[in-house]
Amino acid sequence: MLQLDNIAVRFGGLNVLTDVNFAMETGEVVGLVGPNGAGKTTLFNVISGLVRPVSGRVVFDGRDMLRAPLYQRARAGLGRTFQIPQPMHELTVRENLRVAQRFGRGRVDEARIDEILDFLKLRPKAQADAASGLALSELKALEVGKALATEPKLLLLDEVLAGLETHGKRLFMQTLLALRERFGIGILIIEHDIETISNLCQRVCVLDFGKVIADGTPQAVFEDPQVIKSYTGGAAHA
Ligand SMILES: Nc1ncnc2c1ncn2[C@@H]1O[C@H](COP(=O)(O)OP(=O)(O)OP(=O)(O)O)[C@@H](O)[C@H]1O
Repeated sequence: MLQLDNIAVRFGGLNVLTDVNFAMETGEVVGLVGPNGAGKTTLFNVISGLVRPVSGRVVFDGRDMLRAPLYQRARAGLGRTFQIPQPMHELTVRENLRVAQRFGRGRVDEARIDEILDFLKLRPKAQADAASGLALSELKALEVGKALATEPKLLLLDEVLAGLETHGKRLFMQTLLALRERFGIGILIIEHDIETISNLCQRVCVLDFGKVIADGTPQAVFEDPQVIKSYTGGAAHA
């Protein structure tokens, strides 16, 4: 469904991503992990179209996406959230979903919006103002809802669980697990917490200094000496 070939990104003199090869099948749930600054968000930006790599290919559903603008990628089925929730603050929760839907689908479907509001337990807050009426967990849910409103085939989730306390994190994780069943979509999720990734994902890809250093089952990856070294601060620039 998604294929990245030899992706390279440079910011100034800094090689942020080097020769990244990665592929995902329909419906897979994959974790993207790595130390701070490893290039995880940059990779999301390459997939969603915010960053143009200096070389490499982005293929989604058999289509070369490298030159496609953001809205075309959204309409092809690439949805994403941002690390810091980015609702339109002056709009209500429902209006935020309508705007996202228009961007991603080109039309508004109130029945789908109701379905998303119910699924994310946001229906009681549908008329609430996104700026002042929402708790952090609800802002995170709205961030996921906006991505769902674009009807993605693949959802890129950037640290949606960060900042939530243990109970909130557990509840949100159940929601994410139910996402694939309910909407039949694949998920690529950036998350620092190893336990969360192990519970959520069938597969984990590890980035370190802009390179993929491991890709496999959570158990195999988190036992890999190179991954342990990278997580404990050792150099892994092979
Ligand atoms: N727009 C930019 N201009 C210059 N450098 C950037 C830019 N965006 C990111 N970087 C640098 O690229 C590197 C990778 O950043 P990125 O945000 O992709 O890492 P990350 O793995 O998502 O980190 P974190 O876990 O802290 O969110 C870092 O060194 C960062 O400082």
